[in-house]
Amino acid sequence: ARFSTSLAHLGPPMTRDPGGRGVHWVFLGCPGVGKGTYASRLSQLLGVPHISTGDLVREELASSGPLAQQLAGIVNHGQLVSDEIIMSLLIKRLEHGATKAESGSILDGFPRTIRQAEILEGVTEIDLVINLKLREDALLAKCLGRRICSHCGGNYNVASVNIKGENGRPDFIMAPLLPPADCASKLVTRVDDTEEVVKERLQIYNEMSKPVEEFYRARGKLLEFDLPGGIPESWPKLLQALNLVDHDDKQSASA
Ligand SMILES: Nc1ncnc2c1ncn2[C@@H]1O[C@H](COP(=O)(O)OP(=O)(O)O)[C@@H](O)[C@H]1O
Repeated sequence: ARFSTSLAHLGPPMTRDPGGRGVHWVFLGCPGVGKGTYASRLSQLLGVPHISTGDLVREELASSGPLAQQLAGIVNHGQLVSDEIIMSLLIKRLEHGATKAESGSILDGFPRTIRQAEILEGVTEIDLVINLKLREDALLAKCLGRRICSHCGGNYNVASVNIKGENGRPDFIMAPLLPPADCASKLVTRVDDTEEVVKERLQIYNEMSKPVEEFYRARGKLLEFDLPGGIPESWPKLLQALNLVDHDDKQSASA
C-alpha cells in the first residue's frame, strides 16, 4: 500500500498514455538469457523506455551514493537487493520518466519476487510478460562471455556457444556478439559474472523468480519463448511471436 501511494501522483496508466500506444511489458528469464538485449531492441522498435532494474542498481553503485556500499556487498555476491530498495530505485526512474511524458515501458529484471509482482500489479496493468528461455549450459557460457564497453556502455558477448546435439537433439549454436574495433580494447566484465557468482544467481533465480512465471501464467499473461539460437535466429522469430511486423531490415536484424 505504501508503494501504491508513492506512485499515485503518476496517475493511472490511461492518463499517462493518452494515445494508448505505449506497451506495458515485462521480460522474465534467467541471468544470461539475453533479456537486456531483446528488451532494448523492442523498446527502440516500439518507442517505449527500456527499464532495467539491474542497470538502475549498477548506476546507483557507480554513483557512490549512500546506498552504494550496501548494494555492492549484495550484488557482487549474486544476492537479490531488498524489495524496498528496488522499489525506491524504480519509483525514482518512473518519476523521472513522468517528467518527460514517457508512455509505456518494457521492464527487464523486474519483478523478480512474488512480492514485487504483487506491488506492480497494484500500480500498473501489465499487458504481456515474455519469458525468455535458453538451455542451462548456454546460460553459463553467455554470462561468462558478457562484456561491456567501459567507454560507450555497449553490451557484447565473446562466448561462442557450440553444443553438439545428443539423443536426436540438433546442434545448438550461438555466435559471439563481438564489439566494433573502437570498443575492443575497452571491454570490462561485470564483477558478478564469475562462474561462482553466476551459479549462485541461477540458483536464486530458480528459488525466488521462477514463481513469478507462475504468477503471470495464472493470469494468462505469460508468453513462453524458447530462444532458438543467437540474435540472427531469435530476433525475427520473437517479432513473429509478438505479432510485430518485421520493420527492421535484415541487416539490422543480424547486427
Ligand atoms: N528486481 C530486482 N530485485 C532484486 N534485486 C535486483 C533486481 N533487479 C536487479 N537486482 C540486482 O542487480 C543484479 C543484476 O541484475 P541484472 O542485471 O538484471 O542481472 P541478470 O543478468 O542476472 O539478469 C542482481 O543480481 C541483483 O543483485
